[in-house]
Amino acid sequence: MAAGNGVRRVWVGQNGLLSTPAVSAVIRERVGVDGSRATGAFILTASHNPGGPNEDFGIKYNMENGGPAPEGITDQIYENTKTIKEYLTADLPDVDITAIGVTSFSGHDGQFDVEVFDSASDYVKLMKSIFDFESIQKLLTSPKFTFCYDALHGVAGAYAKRIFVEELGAQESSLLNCVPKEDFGGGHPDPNLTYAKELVSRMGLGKSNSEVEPPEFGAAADGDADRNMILGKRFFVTPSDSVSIIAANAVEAIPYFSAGLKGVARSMPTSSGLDVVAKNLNLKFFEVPTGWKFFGNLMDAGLCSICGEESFGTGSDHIREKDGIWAVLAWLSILAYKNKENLGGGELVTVEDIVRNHWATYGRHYYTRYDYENVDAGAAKELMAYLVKLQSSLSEVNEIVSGIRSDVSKVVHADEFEYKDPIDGSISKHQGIRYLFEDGSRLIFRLSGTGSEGATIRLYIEQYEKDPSKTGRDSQDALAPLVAVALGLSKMQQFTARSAPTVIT
Ligand SMILES: O=P(O)(O)OC[C@H]1O[C@H](O)[C@H](O)[C@@H](O)[C@@H]1O
Repeated sequence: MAAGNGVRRVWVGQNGLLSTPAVSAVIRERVGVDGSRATGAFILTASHNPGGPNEDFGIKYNMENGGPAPEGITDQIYENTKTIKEYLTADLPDVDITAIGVTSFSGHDGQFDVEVFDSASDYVKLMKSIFDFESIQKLLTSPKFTFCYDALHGVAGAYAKRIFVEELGAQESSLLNCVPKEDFGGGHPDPNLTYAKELVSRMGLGKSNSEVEPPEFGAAADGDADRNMILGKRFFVTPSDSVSIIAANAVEAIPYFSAGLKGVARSMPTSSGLDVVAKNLNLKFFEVPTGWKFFGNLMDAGLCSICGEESFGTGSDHIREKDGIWAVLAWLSILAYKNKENLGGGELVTVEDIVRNHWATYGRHYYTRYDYENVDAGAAKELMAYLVKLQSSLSEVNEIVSGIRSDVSKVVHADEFEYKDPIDGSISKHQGIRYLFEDGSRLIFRLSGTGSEGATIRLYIEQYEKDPSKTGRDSQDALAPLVAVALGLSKMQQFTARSAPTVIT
């Protein structure tokens, strides 16, 4: 970390346990408070998992609103890096990060402070201002309700213990892998069905299910606690459904939203489930490119209260980052609200009930994502170029589609997603290739911006089913025809030499 250049204070989470949502909250609260906006710097814990170009330390968080830096800033920083001739480093004595307090140093630029603070306290305070902790506590301490939280040895563990156990009365045994470890205990801290194996099996979704009755509710976090996965007993909630369900229930179940939602937003590849909720509830709706930074402007302008991404990110305008623990508290609030009469007697309304009722009301968006990781970068580019070229003739596209599956509807529109930010007017091009079908189905192809080796192709497949009698199918079965079309249309195997994706979500 570099000192100098106007940096006067560095905040350090005690023991290095600073989660990404806590960083975002602290920037909004503290950096502004002492008048030194945008001059603060943060030391992050080893639990932060650097993703790729948009997740660089320092760059990501050095924004006044506490959110990820917009493209204009990161482009400018990149340009500046090309002309850097020297940089200064601070040769400071070690600071004890286990003890709360401020240590001051004098450098050649003047005084420089390092403040070690308890970031969990700040964060708990924020969560208490959003949720009704009393009603969540009633749920979590009810003998009818069982709960399990897996931090995958990331930094969320420290926050989970404080919030779920100490504040809300959950049993300590409901915490899984909640001791933060620099190497994540050898695992991969990605909250999905592939990597959160222990939780998945405890929730009765694994291959080797034990005889023990799974908990009613389960959730997992990623390494820096900004993403989440929500599970019910033997039931997976897709991130796209999760944000739709939170948005549909927020006003009733979460005090922070009781005056109504300003609007909702999703990233382009996230399912259109949220669109249907927005339309039904008459809410402003925005579709932005992949990347949380695009939500920030909407929130700063008072246009968006709740947003989410298919990549397991869910959040609100309480901060400018996705927030894994917030999402769990949002779900617990909904469960507490739906069960407020049932905790004494009566049948518990489960996670699965909530999701199925949501589908019955709004229809279901069957959804799956295929990831092809570490594909030859040249081949991936060629596949994308081929798909763009193909878009110029919809009749050719439809000929190919009906040749693969005659039971799939017609492509009515195809394009490369482009976004004009309604606030600052900036334009983001080449944000993914879309094929939109007459019945509302979508096929989307994107190159990942965070993959570390070669290229990662992401294929998102979605189909809308309005008929309540048909919303209960297995999602891979329901999507099989569209999957066949996607693979055939893109010549996936020909371009990538892969007969199967690396990960299916
Ligand atoms: O580009 P991808 O690999 O699909 O990753 C997309 C994700 O990248 C980062 O993690 C951003 O913080 C997320 O907001 C975004 O959804």
